[in-house]
Amino acid sequence: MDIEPLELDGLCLIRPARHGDARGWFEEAWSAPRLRAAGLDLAFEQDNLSYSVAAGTLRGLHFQAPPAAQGKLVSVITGAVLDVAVDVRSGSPTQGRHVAVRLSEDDPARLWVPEGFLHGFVTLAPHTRVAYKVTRAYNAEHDRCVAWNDPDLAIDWGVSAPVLSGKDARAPRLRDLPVPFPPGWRGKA
Ligand SMILES: Cc1cn([C@H]2C[C@H](O)[C@@H](COP(=O)(O)OP(=O)(O)O[C@H]3O[C@@H](C)C(=O)[C@@H](O)[C@H]3O)O2)c(=O)[nH]c1=O
Repeated sequence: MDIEPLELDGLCLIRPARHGDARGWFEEAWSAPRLRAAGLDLAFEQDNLSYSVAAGTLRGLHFQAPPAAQGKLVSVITGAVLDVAVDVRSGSPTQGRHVAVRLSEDDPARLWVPEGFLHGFVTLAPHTRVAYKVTRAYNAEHDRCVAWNDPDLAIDWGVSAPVLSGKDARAPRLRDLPVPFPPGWRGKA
């Protein structure tokens, strides 16, 4: 189990060992003790799986507002995505900055996105399945979205006309929302 910290505090790539043989491969997709030994003590309440038919499908940017904030451990089962996390923690030295990483079926790397980030992805292949564990259960009342193409965030998604849900197509800019994670806010993960 390898952990690679990324340039935004708390964000990292987690790579379980992938054991290949003549049949294919085996990996421990999630191991609490191995991650604890590496310094990450995570507890999840829900596993999510989404399937996107077409390449160029964009889901995001999403978060759940406190007290329902979610940390997300994101992996790709089939296909590939560009996965994006935006730091929106008030007072964070990297507030407003984002990281974009390619996750794919060919690579065991998964992205750990702590609470306090916006999250979204665009699919890079048809029939893409994304599996992710979340630290808190879905809470429709606290579910929020931010425009994927918010000019203040300046994210290069590599697509100009993605497939979007109606909700994401109508999403507001970040600056038009109440502050998502106010100063002094502390998440559980
Ligand atoms: C996220 C979620 C949605 N739903 C329902 C609500 C709706 O009827 C349907 C589809 O929801 P959405 O359009 O929000 O699905 P989607 O756009 O795939 O939302 C997801 O996007 C990625 C980027 C994330 O980070 C996730 O946390 C989540 O927000 O599923 C649940 O029942 N439980 C859940 O946990």
